This record gives sequence, C-alpha cells and structure tokens, in this order.
Amino acid sequence: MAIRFVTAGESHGPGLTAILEGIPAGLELRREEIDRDLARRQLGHGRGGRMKIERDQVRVSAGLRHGRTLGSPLALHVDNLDYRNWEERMNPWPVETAVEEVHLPRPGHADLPGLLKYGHSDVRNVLERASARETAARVAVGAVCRALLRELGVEVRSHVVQIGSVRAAVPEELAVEDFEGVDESPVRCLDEEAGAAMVAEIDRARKANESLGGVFEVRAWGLVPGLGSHVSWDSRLDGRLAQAIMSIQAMKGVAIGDAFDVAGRVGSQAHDEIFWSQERGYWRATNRAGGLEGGMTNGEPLIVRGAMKPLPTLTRPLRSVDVVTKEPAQALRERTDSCTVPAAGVVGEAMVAVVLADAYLEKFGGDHLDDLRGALEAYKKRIGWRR
Ligand SMILES: Cc1cc2nc3c(=O)[nH]c(=O)nc-3n(C[C@H](O)[C@H](O)[C@H](O)COP(=O)(O)O)c2cc1C
Ligand SMILES: C=C(O[C@@H]1CC(C(=O)O)=C[C@@H](OP(=O)(O)O)[C@H]1O)C(=O)O
Repeated sequence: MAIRFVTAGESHGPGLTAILEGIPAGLELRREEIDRDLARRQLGHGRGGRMKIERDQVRVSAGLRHGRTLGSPLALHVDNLDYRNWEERMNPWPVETAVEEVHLPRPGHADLPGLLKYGHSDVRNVLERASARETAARVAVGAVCRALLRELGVEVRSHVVQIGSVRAAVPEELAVEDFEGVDESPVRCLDEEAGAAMVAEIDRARKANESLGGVFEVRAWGLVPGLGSHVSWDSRLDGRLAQAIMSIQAMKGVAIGDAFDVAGRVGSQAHDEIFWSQERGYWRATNRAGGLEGGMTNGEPLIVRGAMKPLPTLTRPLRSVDVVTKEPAQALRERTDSCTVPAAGVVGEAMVAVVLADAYLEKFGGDHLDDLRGALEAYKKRIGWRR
C-alpha cells in the first residue's frame, strides 16, 4: 500500500487521532476544506443529541508546514467536546469515584463478541471504540486524500439513494455539477420528492422507537484507466473499494455499478460496449460496470454503493442478557441516532478517496506532488488518454 492510515480514539474519550502516511510533499491543504467535510459528516436528518454537542474541526500536529505537506506522516486530531461530560467515566487515568459498569450488550453492536474476545466485564470498554464516532477521523484523512486527488483531476461525491423503504430515482449519468446542492438536502438526496419522503420515514421510525438503514452511492470522475490491477487478487481495485466501504460501521453490502441488478440480466444487457472516435478516443455508451473492469478503472466514472443496516441501538431496546447474572434483560439504552445514511455517505466518499489516492500513488509514485503529476502525464501520453 502506498498510503497507510490508522485512527485512535474512543467515542467519549478526549478525542480522535489519525496518522496518515504516504502523502507526497508539496500538497497544499486548506483547513476550511477539511473542516467542511467534517461538518458535512455531522449533518443529516435522523441524527441524535450528540451532534448538537460536537463541532468537529481538525487540528494538525505533524506533517504540515505553512499549509503544505512535508512528505512526512500527518497527524490529524478531532476533539470530542462531549468528553467534558464523560471525564470521570472515560478518563485515561484512574479516578477517585467508582464508575458503574455496563453489563447489557446491545444486539447488532460489537458489545458481546468484543466483551468475550477482549476479556472485559464492562461493555463500555468495547462500545466506545466500536462507535462510529471514529469516522470523524476517517473523514479528516479522506479530506487530505481528496485534496491530492483534486490535483490529479479527480472529484469524489456521494448522495443517498435509499432510506428505509424509500428509493430515490437515480439518473444513469450524473456529473460533478449535479451534486452542488446535495448537502442542502436534509438527507443528502438528489431526488427532492424522495428526499421529503425519506425525512417523513425517519420521523415515523423515530416516533415508533425504530431506526432505519439505507443505501448511499459514491461516484468519482476524472480517473485514468488502469488503476488497480487484474494480476493478483489483492491488487484488484473493486476488492479494495469493497473492503474500504465494508469497514464503515453498519455497512452490510457493497455494490459496484449495476451489481445485483446485472446478476439477473442476459450478457448482452450487462456490459459496456467499446467505441472509439478521433476526438474522444475510447468511449462507452453505458456504464453498467461502474467504471471497473478486471479490477481496474476503465476511464468511466466510478460508481460504488454501500448498504447500511438499521442502527442497532433502539430507544425501545431489544432483548439481551445481563453478562454478570446471565438473567434475561433489555439491552443498554444509550442516546442514539435513528438514521445516519447521509453521514455514512460522507464517510463513504472519504474511504473511496483513500483507496483512489492509494491507487494513484501506487501506480505513479513520487515523493513530491510534481513527480506524481509528471508520471501521470507521461502515462496519459503513452495511452493516448484525452480526458
Ligand atoms: C455515521 C454513523 C453513525 C452511527 N451512529 C449510530 C448510533 O447512534 N447508534 C447505533 O446504534 N449505531 C450507530 N452506528 C452504527 C454502529 O456504529 C454499528 O452498527 C456498530 O458499531 C456495529 O458494527 P456493524 O454494524 O458494522 O456490525 C453509526 C454508524 C455510522 C456510520
Ligand atoms: C458521535 C458520533 O456518532 C455516534 C455513533 C454511535 C455508534 O454507536 O456508532 C452512537 C452515538 O453516540 P452517542 O451515544 O455519543 O450519541 C452517535 O452519536 C459521530 O458520528 O460523531
């Protein structure tokens, strides 16, 4: 891997940290751009009380000087403002007062398997790290990768295509410009009518003490053909994207292009025929493959979807067992979101940006941004790529 990152931090601990390694020197980063992505992740109808407490902003403590990357690891931090309400319960150091343990694992969370695996008696020792609060750190990392990709002519966007039973109409072709107002929609949906129905569905679910999942779609434009490779299982870009999307909390499925729909079609309706013209070079009339063939980009826009399960913490808790007494009990009742598909889409963008930035650096290398750009231009020239 050309890019590596690791995050650390608990949901109600002092904050989140990400170390990102592999970004070349000379890349300009703007704090407002990273913060904008962090703020976008906090939005969306269906969020709980926590988002009223947090104001996610990045702090950079390494790898950056006067707004340009040094080629050394970047250290990115996002504070948990809620920590001040949890200081006793989440202090990294021993505290005077006794802190009550949580013994009621929630179905659908990491609680029970994490407790067994790590030998804890307090479910909080698992749930704090399993929480998707961690995705704030990923979005900061993704914003850096997105800045790099922009220098290479690549743009990444997302939108919500389903919440609960409501599905949006999605045009076959979408351009970057079509996404301009997407963050103004309360559910980050491009189809206004479906968006309103999604809001109503979330309100209904919340009133009924229910939660909802759904599907988001990430698209990327400006990719050169040949990122990733067909030669080995772990170099295939489709697999790497699937892993990145699946690593987001509550994701249960990934679709590339027409994916599950294509499985039910005949071959002649499943692929993207190849054409060539003097002015465009190679082109396709359809993009059923979502921009990937043989584990490589083919030059068409990338289309990846993620399917999210309904959030597992419920305000009318599911049945569980007290891990100390082994008596039947109701699962822990924590403050919770009721639907976070819009936020998950922003995290999906970040993860796709990481995978694409990694694929560019793997293929074109370079310690300085100019080296990377130079290698990319040489490649485009060799393959006669005109876009
Ligand atoms: C942005 C985001 C916010 C989330 N918020 C909640 C939440 O408030 N309540 C909840 O039960 N699950 C929430 N989740 C999902 C859980 O973190 C996730 O289901 C859990 O960690 C178990 O992991 P798994 O679903 O991948 O198996 C959220 C997920 C994301 C991506
Ligand atoms: C904190 C975030 O999401 C959290 C993810 C989460 C979970 O179980 O995943 C549970 C909730 O935590 P809390 O109990 O503190 O409200 C969400 O708010 C965030 O997205 O920044």
